Amino acid sequence: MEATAQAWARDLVRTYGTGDAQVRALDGVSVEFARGRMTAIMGPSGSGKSTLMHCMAGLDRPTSGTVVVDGTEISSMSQRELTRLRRTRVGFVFQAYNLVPTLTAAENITLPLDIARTPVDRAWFDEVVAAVGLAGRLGHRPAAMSGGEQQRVACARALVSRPAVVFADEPTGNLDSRTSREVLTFLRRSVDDLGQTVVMVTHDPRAAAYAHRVLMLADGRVTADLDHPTHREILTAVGADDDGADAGPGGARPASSGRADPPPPDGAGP
Ligand SMILES: Nc1ncnc2c1ncn2[C@@H]1O[C@H](COP(=O)(O)OP(=O)(O)OP(=O)(O)O)[C@@H](O)[C@H]1O
Repeated sequence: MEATAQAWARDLVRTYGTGDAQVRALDGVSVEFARGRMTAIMGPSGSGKSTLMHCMAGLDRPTSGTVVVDGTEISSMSQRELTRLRRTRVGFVFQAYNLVPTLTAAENITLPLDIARTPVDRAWFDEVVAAVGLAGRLGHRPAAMSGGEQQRVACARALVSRPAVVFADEPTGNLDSRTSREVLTFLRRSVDDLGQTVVMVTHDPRAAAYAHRVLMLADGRVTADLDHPTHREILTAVGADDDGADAGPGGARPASSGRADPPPPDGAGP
């Protein structure tokens, strides 16, 4: 599998602190992310989700273990090489959008390429902008856009360099359920239509149900690996399927309840 994975890690350990205060944020994680798939990473607070994503994306260094992105081992890269990797081979979407307020949407989207002095592929830029539905908003600054629009700008920024992997950290954490669906639908379309590889950390089972696969972490270890899970199966895996508790925006709803709520793409949806 590793040979065909877009990114993979083996025996990943990340500790913080020393002695009695030491925390083992990752405790021997081996995982691979297949090309052209969307994977959600879930787990309780403190289970190591962000640490795993940061190690995979070159934002953090593992204490030991191997990380390979797009065929290149990044666990032994210098800071300079990691910076280059983050600018050119990896796309990021953060909960807080992280747009530059003084730049327009178009300028925000091309910023990573501009910093890396990489020419913008205009045809691809247009395709990405059309896919996120931002064609009419390119001259707007972040303050003049809704949260959902800002996050779509952030998605376009992540995709415009054709990265090997897009890492999204709670991308819908600040959004209401309608705009969450817009952003998740776009992230999933970037996989289905544009062939992107997406890894997303989320607490929301409804968001996770947009993924092809859901990894569960607990105490720095992978505890479950679900292939094409339904919303219901995800709820069961996170222990929230009894009465709708902890189901994120909209609450938990049994698949058979018949209540009107657009299902995620792996259900009957788009
Ligand atoms: N820079 C750090 N220094 C010390 N401990 C850290 C640091 N970053 C993370 N940790 C610890 O490592 C463990 C895993 O943290 P991590 O942020 O990866 O969890 P998470 O699953 O992403 O949590 P959350 O859902 O709350 O964001 C936690 O116990 C956390 O306190």
